[in-house]
Amino acid sequence: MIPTLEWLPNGVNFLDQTKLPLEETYVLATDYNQVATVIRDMIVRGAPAIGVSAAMGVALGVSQSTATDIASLNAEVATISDTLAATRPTAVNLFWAIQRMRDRYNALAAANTPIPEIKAALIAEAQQMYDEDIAACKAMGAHGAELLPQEGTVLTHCNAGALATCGYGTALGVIRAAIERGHKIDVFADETRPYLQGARLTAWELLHDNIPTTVLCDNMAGALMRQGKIQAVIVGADRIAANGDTANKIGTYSVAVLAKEHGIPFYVAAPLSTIDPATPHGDGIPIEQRAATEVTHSNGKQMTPNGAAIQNPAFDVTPAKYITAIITEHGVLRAPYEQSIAQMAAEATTKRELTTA
Ligand SMILES: CSC[C@@H](O)[C@@H](O)C(=O)COP(=O)(O)O
Repeated sequence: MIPTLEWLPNGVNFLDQTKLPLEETYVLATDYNQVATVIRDMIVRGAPAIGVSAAMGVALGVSQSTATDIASLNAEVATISDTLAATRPTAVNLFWAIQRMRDRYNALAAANTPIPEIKAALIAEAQQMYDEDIAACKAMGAHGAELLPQEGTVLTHCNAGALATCGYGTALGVIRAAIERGHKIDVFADETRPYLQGARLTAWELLHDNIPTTVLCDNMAGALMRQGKIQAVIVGADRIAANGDTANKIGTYSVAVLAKEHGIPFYVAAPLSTIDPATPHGDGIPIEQRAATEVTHSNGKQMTPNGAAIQNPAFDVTPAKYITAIITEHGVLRAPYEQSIAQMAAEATTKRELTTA
């Protein structure tokens, strides 16, 4: 399995996704501030992986605390949480994971649990979230596999794979599951400018599993759809509003509109921790703006003339009307999404799977 991130006795170890596909190197974060940097700098990225990384950051920070009384530890937990929450604004899994860790901490503190036991319990909670993430990806695969064609080409945008999760992937997990069930699928991976998640990461991890993969420039999908060369589209998500509007990597919206125009199903695969019932519709989703240099430079080389104005929104919102179905670990959601999401949210709240932040 591709080791995206791992809890170690001396910190959290991350596969450095900025170096892929040419180098497989690791970055060991030995304190929670370093975990925050790893998330902000996209050494680890992808909504579910960001969430579990933040949970491990909370566990790491608390485990290293020298506080001897609960009031001091409370203050440290708040600082650790705020630091990790300030890294990336769009993926709601980040806030969901931090809140889950805080809820666990608060329950332990309220029960007068000794500090060493609190530390051990938070490490165990983060490790459990890691295991649950892989299980959720496998369940999404099981629910979504039969939606994909028996034979054909599936387009994906960005990287919603093992590298974006603790393993197996959301959108790529569904593709993996379909192939494991005998579907003959090859993948078109949009390159996904400017960070090139598709060209660098999706292609790398699919080829690692011997899944036939073709990298497309971001402007090729329409022409290939028109030629009948794409049978389905599947992507991940960073935040799904209560009405089904879905934030995902910039460029997803264009692909969804093209898919609808060509009568091609457009699927979103995401765990319940990506659903944000507190945000009624997509206009309320915060969109991260990243540095202009990600657009102006490629591999250290300047690509644009000095003085050119630059836009670099990292995500866009695909209105629910373009989404054929949302595949979760608990089943497949269909329109009207207000109802199907609310129903699944009600079932999940009792199980603490949904964001309450
Ligand atoms: C299973 S990952 C789903 C999304 O997080 C993914 O599609 C995406 O947009 C990732 O963006 P990134 O900026 O690389 O973190």
